[in-house]
Amino acid sequence: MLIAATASVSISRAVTVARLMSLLSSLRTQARASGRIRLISTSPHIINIPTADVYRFGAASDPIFRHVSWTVNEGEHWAVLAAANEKDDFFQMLLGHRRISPHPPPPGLYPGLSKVESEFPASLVSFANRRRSGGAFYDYTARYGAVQDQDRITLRQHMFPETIDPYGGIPEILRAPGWEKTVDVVANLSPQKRALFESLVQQMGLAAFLDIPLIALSNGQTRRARILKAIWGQPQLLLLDEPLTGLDVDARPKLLDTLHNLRTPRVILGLRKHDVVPDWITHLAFLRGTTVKTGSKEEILADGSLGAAAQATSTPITPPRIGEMVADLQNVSVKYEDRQILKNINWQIRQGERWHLQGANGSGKTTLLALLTGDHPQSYTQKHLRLFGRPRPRIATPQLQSLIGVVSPEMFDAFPRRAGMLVRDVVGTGFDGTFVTRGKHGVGTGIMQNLSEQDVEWRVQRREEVVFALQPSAGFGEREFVDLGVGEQRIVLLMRALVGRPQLVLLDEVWSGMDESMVDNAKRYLREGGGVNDEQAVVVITHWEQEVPWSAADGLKRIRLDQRAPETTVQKPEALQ
Ligand SMILES: Nc1ncnc2c1ncn2[C@@H]1O[C@H](COP(=O)(O)OP(=O)(O)OP(=O)(O)O)[C@@H](O)[C@H]1O
Repeated sequence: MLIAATASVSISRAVTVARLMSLLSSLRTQARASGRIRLISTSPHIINIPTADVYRFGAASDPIFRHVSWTVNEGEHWAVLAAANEKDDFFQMLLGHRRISPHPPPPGLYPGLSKVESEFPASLVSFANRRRSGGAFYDYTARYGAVQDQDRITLRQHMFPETIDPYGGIPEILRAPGWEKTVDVVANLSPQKRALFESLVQQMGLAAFLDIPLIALSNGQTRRARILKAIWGQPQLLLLDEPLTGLDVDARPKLLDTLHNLRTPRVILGLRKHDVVPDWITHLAFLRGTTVKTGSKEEILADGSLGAAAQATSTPITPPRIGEMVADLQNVSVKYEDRQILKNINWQIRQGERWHLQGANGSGKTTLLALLTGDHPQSYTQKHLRLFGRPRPRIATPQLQSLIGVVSPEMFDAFPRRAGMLVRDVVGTGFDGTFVTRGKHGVGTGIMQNLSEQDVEWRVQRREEVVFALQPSAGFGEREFVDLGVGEQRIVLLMRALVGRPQLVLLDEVWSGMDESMVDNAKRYLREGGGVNDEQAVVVITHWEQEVPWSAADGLKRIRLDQRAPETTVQKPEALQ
């Protein structure tokens, strides 16, 4: 559904934003005066494509977009509404990675922008299409242990890489408490630059995290840090694809305010078709297949032919039967040196229960899940953490991996992308929770290597069933995992998490990058299509209520981690039902 939203802007925020605006514009004037920015044209167009088709480079192929006719003028605020792979192609076109034919006449695609470094002065930060390649699995659980020296790069150092010794990693001086030298870099900026830095950091809610190792930042904090770094780099055009993904409800309006008020970089947002369109967006590009429709927001939103998908209606279901306890946490706490992350968490999860785990960015949701999966070293030292009826230390990690199905951003990044590994191979690894294909039919060998013929047969059949139920297109099981779009890869990892009917299913930000039809289909499969049954418990983590497949009427329970103070992050769970 396409909805225009009204953002509420507090007076104090408006003042900060106004200050930010004036700082940015005076810095730009200075840069122009110093000759660093050279304007080559006085054209009002930022982007100009009179009429053209767009192709992938390489072998002759059909156009990916036909009859594109698009101009963007200074002062307009644009968003691109599209499925993840279409958005990716569109942004890649703007980065010069797709062929525009005929190429826009001189002075080219960006007539109103200066050419500072290259012909394409745009940069892209994408949260929808962040592909990792490479066949190796990397250990994402490293983050939960003591941070190693080589991982000690802090957010502040990341922002000012000149403080890192290129030959020896981080110089000794930077490891001293206080990180004096890095702090000096900020102190030595011009007053205007320093004020800009501080105001951006404040706006992005990152002030308390500047001197924390990057590896220790939560997902939402990391995403905000990537956007901060991109803005600080001052490209002339910043393409931000699904920037609200993974951000909590407080962070979203702050980020949108910041983006709205930037003069440089100019921002083009990428949104999913069912996302809320910020009220300050003035123009939309709507992509469907090879068609690109551009115009004012009102015009595009009013165009019925664009087929804004109807809201899926949900049929009533019988809430599942509640059974045995699968996880029992009593007074569970996690601390890193002097940082208390979780404190006295009490939570019991039973078969048949459906939970929504809520909490602001950095409140400890991923940390809590890492205790349940046994990935967190502090899972061994809790006084009372029982999983599947046994104390955590008395249950081997491989066994836990076969009893718990997980999809999470960390798992998504870490899963190996081996050439030749097919979708059904990836799904088959879910039975034993491994990352490599094993067993005669690629359905694993069982933890104790004792699968009977019947077990194997059940596994093969179950894999077919899950792939068939969730596949976005026919023949999906035979496609190579590495070649899939991000949303498609995520759906494969969801199939992997569900295939073995594990007693506990953990779904952490599972929908990002997926199309609306894939999300609706998967939600339906989970809620009413037999994707999970009464013997399984499910925990969903998302900042968007509408992304949870179940509602209170279906017996959904909620647990919220409350952040008392941003720097100390003390939480207390609150079972709402
Ligand atoms: N090794 C570490 N050392 C210090 N602090 C850490 C470490 N690992 C995580 N943290 C901190 O723990 C807090 C909780 O992180 P966690 O990833 O669990 O948050 P989250 O609730 O999942 O957030 P998000 O919604 O952004 O995903 C964060 O503030 C993070 O900076």
